[in-house]
Amino acid sequence: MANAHKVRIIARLRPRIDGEVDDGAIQVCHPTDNTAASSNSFSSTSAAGTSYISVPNPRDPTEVFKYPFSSCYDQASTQEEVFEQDVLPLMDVVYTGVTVTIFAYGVTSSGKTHTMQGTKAQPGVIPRAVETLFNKRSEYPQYQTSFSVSYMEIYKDEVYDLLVNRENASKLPVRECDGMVFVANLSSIPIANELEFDAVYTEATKNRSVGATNLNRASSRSHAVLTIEVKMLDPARNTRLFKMTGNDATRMQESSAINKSLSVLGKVVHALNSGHSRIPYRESKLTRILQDALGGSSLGLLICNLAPGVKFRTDTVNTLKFAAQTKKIENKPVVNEQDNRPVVKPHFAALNVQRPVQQPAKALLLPEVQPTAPAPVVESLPIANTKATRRGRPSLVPRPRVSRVSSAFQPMTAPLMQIPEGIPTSQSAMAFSGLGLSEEEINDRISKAVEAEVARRLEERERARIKEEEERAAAEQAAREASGSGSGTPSRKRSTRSKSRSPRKEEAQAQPIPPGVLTPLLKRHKDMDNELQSRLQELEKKYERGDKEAKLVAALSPVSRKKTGRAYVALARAHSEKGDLQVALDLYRKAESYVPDNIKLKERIIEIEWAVKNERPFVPSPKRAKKTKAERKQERRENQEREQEEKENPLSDDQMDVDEVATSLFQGAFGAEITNAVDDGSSEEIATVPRSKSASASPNKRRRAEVESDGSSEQATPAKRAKTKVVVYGSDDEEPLAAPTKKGKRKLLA
Ligand SMILES: Nc1ncnc2c1ncn2[C@@H]1O[C@H](COP(=O)(O)OP(=O)(O)OP(=O)(O)O)[C@@H](O)[C@H]1O
Repeated sequence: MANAHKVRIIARLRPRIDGEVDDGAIQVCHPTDNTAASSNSFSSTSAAGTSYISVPNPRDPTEVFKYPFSSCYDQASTQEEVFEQDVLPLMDVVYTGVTVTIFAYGVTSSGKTHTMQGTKAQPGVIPRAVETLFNKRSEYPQYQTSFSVSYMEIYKDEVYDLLVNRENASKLPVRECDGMVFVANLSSIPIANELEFDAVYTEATKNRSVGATNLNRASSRSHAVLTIEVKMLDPARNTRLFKMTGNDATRMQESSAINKSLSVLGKVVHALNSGHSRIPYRESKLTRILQDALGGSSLGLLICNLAPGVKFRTDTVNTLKFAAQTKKIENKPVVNEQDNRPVVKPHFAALNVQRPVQQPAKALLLPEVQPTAPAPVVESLPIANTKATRRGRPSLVPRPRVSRVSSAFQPMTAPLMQIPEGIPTSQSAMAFSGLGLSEEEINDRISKAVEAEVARRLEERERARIKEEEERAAAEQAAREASGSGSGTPSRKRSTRSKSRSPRKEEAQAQPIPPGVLTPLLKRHKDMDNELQSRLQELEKKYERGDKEAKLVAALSPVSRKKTGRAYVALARAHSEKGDLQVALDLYRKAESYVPDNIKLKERIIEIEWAVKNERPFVPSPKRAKKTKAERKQERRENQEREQEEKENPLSDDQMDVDEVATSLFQGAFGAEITNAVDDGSSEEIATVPRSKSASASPNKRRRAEVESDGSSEQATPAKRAKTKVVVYGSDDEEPLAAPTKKGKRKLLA
């Protein structure tokens, strides 16, 4: 197969069809006849000489052109003769792994379809070739042979897949990889026998004709390329042969000039024959696709179909000229063998090369059969399902035998990681090469990080637990202390008893205890236990409430906390004034959770706690006398100034005094002003008394302002007034205000 082969050119003259005048202008001549022409003789190259086609010169009828060919088939030739004589030998070539390309070339209605496809009664080259290929399979039992088919149409220099519905067919790109040309995304359907092929081919042919009608195409201006791929896997040698046989049913309408593809085909042939360095394959899709068949590594057979009659004389001469040129093309066929033996394939990342941005066409990414894997099995699929099995594949040109992309190179989504030097090149390590670490190092780091995080969380949890325990212990201690010696004593007593039990124990063991002696002790012990139990439960509830409260507090903004605290203070004061000290105490405590930094509030709580504990009445802060109209006016003015100052110098929580609490009490937190919340019949009112200027001003300024504002007041000295601003929680140094005037509003003093 290493020998150079020329494209074998044969010619076939079709018989006259109905309506045609057979004037004998074009004749097939065999030298053995010693006649100029014989329209009824069989074709062939005789021993006496080469058969030729005789065509009278259109310009000079007296002159005759003779075109010799390897085989000349006259009008009486049969399909079988053509196949047996010129196609069948190529089938054996296919089984040696060489690509074979068979062209049919000619003007419209010259008999290309008849020769290649034929009819049911007279099957042409294609069905006969397929049948032969399937039959020959048994002659090569050492191979596991599979077949697949693809079919494309080139129309107006665009490629369409004939194996997909014409409606969905899109233009297919022609691509090149390592010098090999292929049609990307072209479907390929596996076929198991001739019947399956017939079904696929018939359907595809319909597609073509239907498509041509729908798209208003002229079938004579299109080219059809059918490819039958034969894969032969040699399990023993683990090699695979790629063999293809193709049919290029080119159609020429009136002249090659009309059809760009054929025109370029002629140029390609001319360039090849002239030995030009540049062959214009790329000027048309047809020549690109057939690049390998034209001067490539395949074997070629060109069938020139000729129509009889003087009417076709010019076209026939053009066809024959083209054929005569093509004859000179030399192909160097090669066996498309692929070595499937195991190859140590490094991981892609280990190659340390940049992955190409554009992936090779799908067809070139067919995974190779691995040595351990079973050979590919071509299943016999019903035609109805064939569309599901379609996949992209190269065109009839052989697939490249070099630089094949293995399955390891199948599309990857992750970008290539460059491998730093010095890093182990194991496959697993390479996956982490982007970090510059080996897999073990990465795993180690991850483990350490996880461990550290777990340890951190455990530690955090333990701290929280200890804190909780401490708080609980402190609370219990506080509860014991709050409940007086009664509660604290038992444990101490118990402890004492426990300590002093040992000597007694010995005594008890020595002397039996008289009956009834322990009864009161046990009863007392039980009472104490019950009391302790109930207190503990109470404490738990309290802390549960406290916990909820704490969560609520945490959820509020500082402003909201302050407002809520003020609201609780106001309510607490109301209850305090009613004498409901326990409720007031609870409310003050609630207020404290919202404004924990307010010292005055803490003092107030302690005072009330003491009062409750000692069942003593709680004396609320003295009430301020109501102000006169002028005083109120003055106060309003001061209030405005204060607000202005407050805006400029906002108070901290520590600065909040009772006035603030009272002011925000109902307006801020509850959105309403509560008046006479505790209407005890006195002239006092719970009202939104504006905070005095002193409340927000700096100490000196505050005092000065109070002196000024209260200077006319008959109720208190400036100093006293100042104190009233800050002693609202009943601090010990508070001095009572003078009796309220009739319409005076009272400040919210607890
Ligand atoms: N060798 C032959 N024997 C008998 N009839 C033939 C032969 N060759 C062609 N014909 C008939 O001639 C007619 C035209 O042939 P065919 O359709 O194959 O031409 P074609 O080159 O494929 O035309 P087109 O390019 O327009 O598709 C058909 O009716 C076909 O049956």
